[in-house]
Amino acid sequence: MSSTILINKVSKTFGKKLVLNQISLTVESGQIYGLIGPSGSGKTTLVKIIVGMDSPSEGNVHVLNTPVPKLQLLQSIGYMAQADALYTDLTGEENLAFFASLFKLKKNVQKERIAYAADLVNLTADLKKKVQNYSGGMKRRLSLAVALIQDPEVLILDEPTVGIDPELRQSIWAELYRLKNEGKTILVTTHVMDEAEKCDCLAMVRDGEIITSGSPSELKKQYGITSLEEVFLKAGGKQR
Ligand SMILES: Nc1ncnc2c1ncn2[C@@H]1O[C@H](COP(=O)(O)OP(=O)(O)OP(=O)(O)O)[C@@H](O)[C@H]1O
Repeated sequence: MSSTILINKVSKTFGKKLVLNQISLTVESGQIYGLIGPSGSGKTTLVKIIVGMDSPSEGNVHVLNTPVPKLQLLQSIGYMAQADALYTDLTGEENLAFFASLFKLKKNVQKERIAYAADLVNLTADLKKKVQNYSGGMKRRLSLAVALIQDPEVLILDEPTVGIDPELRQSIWAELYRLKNEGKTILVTTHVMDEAEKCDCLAMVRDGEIITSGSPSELKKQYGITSLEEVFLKAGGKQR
């Protein structure tokens, strides 16, 4: 198996509700893979299963050839959840130091990583402030910095740029490309079509099913249209 993320016939039910229905997809090493779909389509549920925070009702997931969940994978996966998981009584720097301390990093490497991650999300000047005084966008940025802190091979980002202004959004995407070129694998969820355009490969999700997948240009070619939004509507059978 050479794929970084392998999802094999994953289904998930909550009570009687089928939230994911037989999802299979493969993310190759070095890809930026986008999961795009409307609110409630099941993206977050799938992401939580990939990182091992939730278990599938059926099917299985492998990350880096290792069946999920596995403790040793934590070092290799950087996860940015949709809800910020931060210590609001601590400063931004203390949060980063705390998460860095969970990983096997030497003290000097920890310091370098904290400086790098804070700079990437443009929070260097705010590191000494308590997180409770951060804006929503600043908390998102800090969450992204936390996901990057241990220099993971795989990044799983659940709507990473929500609430982030366009300029910083661009610089974050530039950094995602740089990380990809270093060989990292990135899975990102979004419901913003212009972000979907930036992915190497996309899976369009609706009602817990992948309605179509491929590169943005393949999808547009396949459906004979020029916008991904139209592809999504056409593939989902909801043309306007
Ligand atoms: N723990 C849970 N218990 C019951 N239902 C849940 C649970 N978690 C998610 N769901 C339901 O599963 C469905 C998919 O939710 P999910 O959060 O995966 O969607 P999403 O595509 O990530 O949406 P969004 O873009 O708004 O985050 C929704 O109908 C949601 O209400």
